[in-house]
Amino acid sequence: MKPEERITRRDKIRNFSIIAHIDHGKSTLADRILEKTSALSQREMKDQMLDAMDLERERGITIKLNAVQLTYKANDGEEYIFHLIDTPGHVDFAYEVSRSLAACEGALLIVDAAQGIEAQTLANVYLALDNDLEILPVINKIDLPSAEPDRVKQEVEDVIGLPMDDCLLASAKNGIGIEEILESVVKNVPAPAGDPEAPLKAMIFDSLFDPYRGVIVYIRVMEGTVKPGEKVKMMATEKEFEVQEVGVFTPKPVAQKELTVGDVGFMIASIKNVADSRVGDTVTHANKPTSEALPGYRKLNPMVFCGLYPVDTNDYNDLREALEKLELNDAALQFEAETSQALGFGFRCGFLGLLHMEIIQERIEREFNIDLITTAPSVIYEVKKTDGEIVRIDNPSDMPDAQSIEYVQEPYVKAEVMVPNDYVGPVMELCQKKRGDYIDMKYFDENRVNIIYELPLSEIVYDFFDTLKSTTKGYASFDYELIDYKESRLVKMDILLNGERIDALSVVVHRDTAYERGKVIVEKLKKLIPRQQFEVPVQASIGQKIISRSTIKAMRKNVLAKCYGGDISRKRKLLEKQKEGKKRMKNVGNVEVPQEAFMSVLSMDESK
Ligand SMILES: Nc1nc2c(ncn2[C@@H]2O[C@H](COP(=O)(O)OP(=O)(O)OP(=O)(O)O)[C@@H](O)[C@H]2O)c(=O)[nH]1
Repeated sequence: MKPEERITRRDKIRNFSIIAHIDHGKSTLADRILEKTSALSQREMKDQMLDAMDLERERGITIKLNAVQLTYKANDGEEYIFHLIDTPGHVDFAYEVSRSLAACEGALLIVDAAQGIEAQTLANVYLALDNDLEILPVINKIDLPSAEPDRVKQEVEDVIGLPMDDCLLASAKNGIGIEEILESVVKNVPAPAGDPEAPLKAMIFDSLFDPYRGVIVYIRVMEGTVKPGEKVKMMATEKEFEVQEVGVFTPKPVAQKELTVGDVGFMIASIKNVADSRVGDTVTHANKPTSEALPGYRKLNPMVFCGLYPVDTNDYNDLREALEKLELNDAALQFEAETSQALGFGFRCGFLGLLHMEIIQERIEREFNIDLITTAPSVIYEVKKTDGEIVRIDNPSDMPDAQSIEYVQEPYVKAEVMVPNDYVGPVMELCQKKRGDYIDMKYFDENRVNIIYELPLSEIVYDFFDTLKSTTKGYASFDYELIDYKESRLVKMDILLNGERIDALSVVVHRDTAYERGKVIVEKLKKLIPRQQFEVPVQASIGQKIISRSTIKAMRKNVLAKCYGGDISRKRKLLEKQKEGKKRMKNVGNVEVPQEAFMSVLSMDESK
């Protein structure tokens, strides 16, 4: 392309995302936009929906980002190039969301006409504002009988401060207001700036490993132009690669001669590992590099750790292979071999958050067919020892003895909970119970409140959101961001079965609640661990001191005794049933411990 052509093209580009609270209609609107702008039939579209992975569709959330190029003939008679960039809708992936927003000039902010602003609406607005995006508010679901567009309009104006005079009203489901949205994108989202002849600056906002082509890097070109055959350099990792192909998704991948300023598309360059194409990094030319990388790059650090062990020890190598395969596609996943006295050989794995952890576990079990025992998730603790050494601990059983600790610090988050007024009491009680520090409370209108707390991450990684949902009958929405490390009076609590310390059951607890926690955990384990042939004492200890104990009584009868020795098929059935029940059991010392026991140490809810 000639330089002038690149500029003409640039001025016709509109790059935007759709941001919304979960279930406010993001995917439905994206589908409607695809219908109005692409040549794809609905059927083709179903096959190539923005959310590609099965798991993603099942869980109804977007995990991998994607970008599609669409052409739209506007009412002014001109043809525009749209790049619609999809963002993952979960707090675990907030950094990826922020980088995909950085690839845009504008965002459609979808707000449900019946529900109004929710926690993720606000979180997403902050991310969009951080990236200086033009925000176009859209009130969706106006077809609902319970829709209150005027009230929601007022709310958006009051709470977010966006002028709502030209606010768009839509029903993504019924296809109402879609053209108005597209016209507004043309009119209000600025065309990209930047010089197509300047040294190359392209931002990586996602990447995907393809077994045939290597890593497919999703980029947004901010300055300059990139073509196949050129040598490029990743500025953070300083790795160099030769570009083999560039192209756009329509959503099918279509090769192009070049990607130039304002373009959003893919680059293939014989990259073997997604870790070499980090989200947020800048791609430049190796021989004519830009002097300054794009702002905002961060190396992703896992926040939550747990041990993954194969139920069947013979699966250890398969588990390693599964993790290696998943790592190819997931720069945020970390793992290293770990040995537990109780569970044998396994891996300590690091994740961005609990959802990320659950997704990986589920994929290992489903796609690789390996039954796992998972230990309770833990955060990273920073421990200053009395000898001056500072250690970072991601496995509670590695926590040094209380005498050798000067202080322990743990990660804290700022959490925002949005609820109807009636639930303020229960929510504050819950936050208090989770060692939260009250920060602020803001009333949106006479019926909705935003409650802000600082909470230890360790208290919310496990069942906080579930408990919040059940205490508020599903009315609460919740979002959080990591703020800092703070000192806490934490100690390690060990669990002993049959007098033997079980390293995989150790937990870090607050000193003030240690006794209470010990009691709950011991009682829960007593319920969860099936009776054995012999009596099993269950104890909780801090250091050498036993703080709680209970006993699992010995089994009275053999299961088969019930069968009166007669019916052999019944006997077999019973044995098989027993075998199935055993699948998630692990022999720890000589006690059989079920999977639930390993997770139970985190919850304070006695019924779980
Ligand atoms: N009545 C009505 N329902 C809608 C409308 N738009 C979306 N929905 C429904 O709302 C639900 C959630 O819509 P999605 O498009 O999946 O929402 P989302 O924001 O993409 O949700 P996540 O992908 O889970 O973040 C679905 O059952 C849709 O059919 C609308 O305009 N009117």
